[in-house]
Amino acid sequence: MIAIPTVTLNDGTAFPELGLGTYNLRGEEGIEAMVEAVGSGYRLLDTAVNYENEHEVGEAVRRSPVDRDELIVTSKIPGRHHGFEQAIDSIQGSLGLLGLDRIDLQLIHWPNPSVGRYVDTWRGMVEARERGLVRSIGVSNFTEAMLTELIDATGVTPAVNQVELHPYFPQAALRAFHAEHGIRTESWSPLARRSELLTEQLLQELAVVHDVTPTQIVLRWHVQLGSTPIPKSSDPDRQRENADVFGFTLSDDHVAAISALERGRLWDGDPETHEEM
Ligand SMILES: NC(=O)C1=CN([C@@H]2O[C@H](COP(=O)(O)OP(=O)(O)OC[C@H]3O[C@@H](n4cnc5c(N)ncnc54)[C@H](OP(=O)(O)O)[C@@H]3O)[C@@H](O)[C@H]2O)C=CC1
Ligand SMILES: O=C(O)C(=O)[C@@H](O)[C@H](O)C(=O)CO
Repeated sequence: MIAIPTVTLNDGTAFPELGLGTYNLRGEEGIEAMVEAVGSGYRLLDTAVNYENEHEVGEAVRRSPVDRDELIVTSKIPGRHHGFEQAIDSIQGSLGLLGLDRIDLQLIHWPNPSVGRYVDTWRGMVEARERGLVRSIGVSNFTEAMLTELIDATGVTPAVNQVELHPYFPQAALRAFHAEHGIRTESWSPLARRSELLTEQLLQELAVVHDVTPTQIVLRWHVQLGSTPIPKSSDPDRQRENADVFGFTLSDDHVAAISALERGRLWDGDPETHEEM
């Protein structure tokens, strides 16, 4: 089993340096894939109301070979559930679908700025944490200005901001802001969804140098940036490959060279304009 190290979030809880994305892992096959991942050493499972697989994630937790308290289950509040009471109701709904009595990390999925309710949603999440429904609270797809607004309005700093992050979009400025405020960065689509990224010559060459795969080079880069990647894989061998990135180290120059592959966002997901309900 691979031992995935943890870091400490700003609320004192331990958080894995790598986790499993579960978007599109559904049904019995999805459950089996998640149970395999936990068996290989994954402790962080990332879901959302909008993935329509919270039941499967909860079932994987129940079937997995480790104690419930070793696992970090993340869910996310969708845009249509923004608002103080709506956020609490959304969390109750997720708990029901998961069949769990606590969500370990609850995020706001997208800020949806034109709706104008992410601060109220955040207040609802603070209340849900006080009621013991969730343990840690954070956000996803928030900009520096939106994070500042939340902190100034409530005095509560998100523990995590989960954002698009991969070598084509390294998010240097946002990561620096996170570091300054004690917010853990989490990388979604960390492999750039298996786009041509994995065939980049630099990654191929570094893979030879370290006797690993280009995918492992990319995931090690995330780890060394101080961001938790959540690669999704339905395949147990690829899950193990993805988690096995704690036995080698990239030089600072190589980390910088990978970051220099930057192109920008790949999927038009600018949180100022992209909204999801
Ligand atoms: N907060 C947000 O707004 C968002 C959050 N997310 C989260 O991030 C997670 C990960 O992002 P996702 O978009 O899934 O993209 P990823 O970058 O994780 O790429 C997933 C793709 O890569 C393939 N893959 C995985 N491992 C390997 C490997 N070792 N070699 C070759 N191919 C591989 C997978 O195929 P296979 O399964 O066949 O291995 C799948 O096609 C999501 O599942 C979700 O939990 C994603 C988007 C937005
Ligand atoms: O996977 C997620 O969490 C999302 O937010 C997706 O909707 C993602 O933005 C996407 O797949 C867009 O095409």
